[in-house]
Amino acid sequence: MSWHIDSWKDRPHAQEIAYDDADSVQSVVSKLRQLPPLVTSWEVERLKQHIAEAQEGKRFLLQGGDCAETLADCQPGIITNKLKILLQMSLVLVHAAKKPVVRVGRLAGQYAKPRSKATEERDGLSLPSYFGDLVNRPEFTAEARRADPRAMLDAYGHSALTLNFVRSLSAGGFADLHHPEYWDLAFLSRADLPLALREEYIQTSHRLSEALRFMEALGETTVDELTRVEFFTSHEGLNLHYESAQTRRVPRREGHYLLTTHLPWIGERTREIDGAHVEFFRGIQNVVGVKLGPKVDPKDAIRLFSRLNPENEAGKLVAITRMGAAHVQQSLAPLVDAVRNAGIRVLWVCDPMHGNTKSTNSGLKTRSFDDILFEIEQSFAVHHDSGTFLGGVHFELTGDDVTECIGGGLTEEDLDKNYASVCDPRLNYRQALEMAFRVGQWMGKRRK
Ligand SMILES: O=C[C@H](O)[C@H](O)COP(=O)(O)O
Ligand SMILES: C=C(OP(=O)(O)O)C(=O)O
Ligand SMILES: [Mn+2]
Repeated sequence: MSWHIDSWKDRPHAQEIAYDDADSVQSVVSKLRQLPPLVTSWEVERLKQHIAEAQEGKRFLLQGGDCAETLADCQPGIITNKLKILLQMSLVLVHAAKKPVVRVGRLAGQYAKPRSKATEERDGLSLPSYFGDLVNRPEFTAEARRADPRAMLDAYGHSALTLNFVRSLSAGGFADLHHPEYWDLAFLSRADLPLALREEYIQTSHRLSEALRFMEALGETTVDELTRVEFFTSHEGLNLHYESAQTRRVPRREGHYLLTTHLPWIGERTREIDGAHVEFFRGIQNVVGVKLGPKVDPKDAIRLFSRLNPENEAGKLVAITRMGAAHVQQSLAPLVDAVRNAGIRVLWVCDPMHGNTKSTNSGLKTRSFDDILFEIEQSFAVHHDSGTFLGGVHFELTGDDVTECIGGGLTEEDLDKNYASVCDPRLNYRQALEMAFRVGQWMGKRRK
């Protein structure tokens, strides 16, 4: 069946947004079609090339950022901190993996959220759930929860502002972040860290410092290279009105490019083979991510990958598994085996967050640092046993000092101190940096 920019509209649409004003949606979409793209096709192709190399084991992917970005958090300090933690984690992973790391933020557009329930009840009142700032607002009022088409323009604008700042920082303003002596390594003084582990971290950060200083000492051109950092963006392509409005042909290239982001992904809740999202994403040239949870039938995954990438093009697909610490062994192995046997090219990435969400007695969503780490370690092991390899990790994190996940220095009692997420719990700066060190340590051990 032939694909066109609106062919998704004829398909069953999971998580469909209940807009009550079709004319207003149409006028926003028309406006978005005229506005400049947020990213370019050559950046999209460059990322595809990087992902193709990652599929050959030559690069490792680090993807991370908020569960739900908000317009209110479009602030220089918050954005810088997010970039800083991603960059620092990537350096730890470069050191551990001994290969370049592709850095992809969940940012500059991660504004749409699928939800478990379409409505939320409070004190007998039922309102639509909050679906992210691209759709409605988190306050619990009928007005705030109405799906507002104009939110797409606000989100587009804030994505552009974020991206503009990210591009400037990446182009040179980040030089001193390369120096681990400026990192906040306060987690190293935690009493519950075994001494040997602490020493290993300190040594790693010294080695990193030395390596970076050595590269700088090599001369001006390398300094220049070193201060320029390559970042790509990603978000869940949930709102197809928005995504299709920024999808277009570009001169001298084949096909359509989605230009709101470099790497859109299809969520666990919207990956029905005959559904609207798969229909839309099969028609674009970008690298596409697909989330896969513990209930996935390997045969369905193969059908899905073939639909999205019928030519088995290199660099096209990123399979982001999010099984949960309790299920990873049993659910990941058959999936990986089936995809490998079918000869399908994907980059395997572990999202150790979404299968590990729990609620506290007081109703806060949280995740345990140990579960997150365990799922990554198990994923490395499953891939190793299957003769494939884990090519990346995907985190919900922030560069700020929030208290949303337990472990890595925080207990359940700490969660109230600064629980700031509007959706899922994120690793904070220290937890994220420690996670990178732990993952790096695991990589080092496996290599030996
Ligand atoms: O980020 C993922 C989903 O949007 C999120 O986990 C859904 O959360 P909910 O179960 O509170 O709706
Ligand atoms: C919605 C998300 O994940 P999943 O689709 O895996 O549940 C997410 O990444 O925030
Ligand atoms: Mn999430």
